[in-house]
Amino acid sequence: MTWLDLADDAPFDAWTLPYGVFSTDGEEPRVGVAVGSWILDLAPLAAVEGLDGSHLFAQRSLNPFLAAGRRAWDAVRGWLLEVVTESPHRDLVEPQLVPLAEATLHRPFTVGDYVDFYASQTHAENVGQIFRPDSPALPAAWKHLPIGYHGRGGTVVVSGTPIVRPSGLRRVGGASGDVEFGPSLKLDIEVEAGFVVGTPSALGSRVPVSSFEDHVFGMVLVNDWSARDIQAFEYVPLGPFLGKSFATSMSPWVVPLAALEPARVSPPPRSPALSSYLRDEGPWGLDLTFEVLWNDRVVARPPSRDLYWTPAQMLAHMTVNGASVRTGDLYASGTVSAPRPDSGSFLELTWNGTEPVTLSDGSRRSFLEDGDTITIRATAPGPGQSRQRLGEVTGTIHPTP
Ligand SMILES: O=C(O)/C=C/C(=O)CC(=O)CC(=O)O
Ligand SMILES: [Ca+2]
Ligand SMILES: [Mg+2]
Repeated sequence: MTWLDLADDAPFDAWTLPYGVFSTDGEEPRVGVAVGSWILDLAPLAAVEGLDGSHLFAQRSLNPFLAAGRRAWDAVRGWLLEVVTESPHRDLVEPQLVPLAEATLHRPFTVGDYVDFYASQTHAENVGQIFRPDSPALPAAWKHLPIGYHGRGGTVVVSGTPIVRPSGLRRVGGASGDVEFGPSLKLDIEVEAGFVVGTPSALGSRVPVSSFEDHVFGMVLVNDWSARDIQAFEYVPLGPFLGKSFATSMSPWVVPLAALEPARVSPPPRSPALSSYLRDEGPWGLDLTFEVLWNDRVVARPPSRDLYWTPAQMLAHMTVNGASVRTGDLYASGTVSAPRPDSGSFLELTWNGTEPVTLSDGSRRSFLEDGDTITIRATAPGPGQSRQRLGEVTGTIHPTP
């Protein structure tokens, strides 16, 4: 129980306590923690409370705090839970509460490398059927390892950043049609969970599944915008390139892994048996439910609990060859999808545009039009019987210049 007066419809409760970077009029961006409809201004609060390390919060990015490691993350979260639940802290805390509505939210950390996985079997099979109708729905390696590719860290943007429709080469009018250059005609979304690396690893070493919590700080919601026409033409045989690299949006609030403890579930049974470096050590499936709003209509509610691969396996796989990870690296689950209508992409929801959806104004859509706004939200089990909100990531499509 918290002494804060939290509205039922407040963006966050007093458990999730996600970290972000915010500013208010005329002041420098700095680290805050969201609680209810407020932001705790962490540097001054830590200073008046006598907590070590308040300098980690007087920063324009979370990176120094991310680099501080698991013991620091746990100590700060333990203190924050105490601060918001024990009323003697109230007099020190109240002056450091900034209304969320008065703050500008910034990109919470400097993104290093960005890797995108492909962990949903439903998604992989759907895209396989649509893009490769003459081949098996699942690629041969799919159940042996978490398939992924290296994306573009420099174009990961914070929620609210305008998304400019990309241009590129695409084939129009079917398999024998012409190749033309122009604005994408099949601009799409991908609903994903993103994982943020705090503690780096050394080049030449591996991060085993069992060390996931020592390296990963937390989770953001990701929309991996995808231009399906550009992608479908360019991707053979090296994989996604310009069809994906123009922008990836992430939520401004980073949910610490510790807040997701009540959402942990066993992943589905795997067959064939996994190589030893991929075997689970403790359940790291996550029971998240996403919600996709296309303008103001909810069009899908993709659940993540059945993802075949866990974020712990993704990290183990990404480093099994000795590749290192750095503070601020981001890797995403891949599109979280379930059978229609709970698809995590419009490629699947509208079956490559053959079955459009109707929006609340009566208009029909196959892919995104200029001016459309997509908001992805998520919730998960919280402590006790509660359900916690995990924030949102939003973006509006702007026309090609
Ligand atoms: O199967 C393909 O050719 C393409 C798949 C994707 O576009 C999905 C991707 O980026 C990975 C994912 O989000 O699951
Ligand atoms: Ca993706
Ligand atoms: Mg992308």
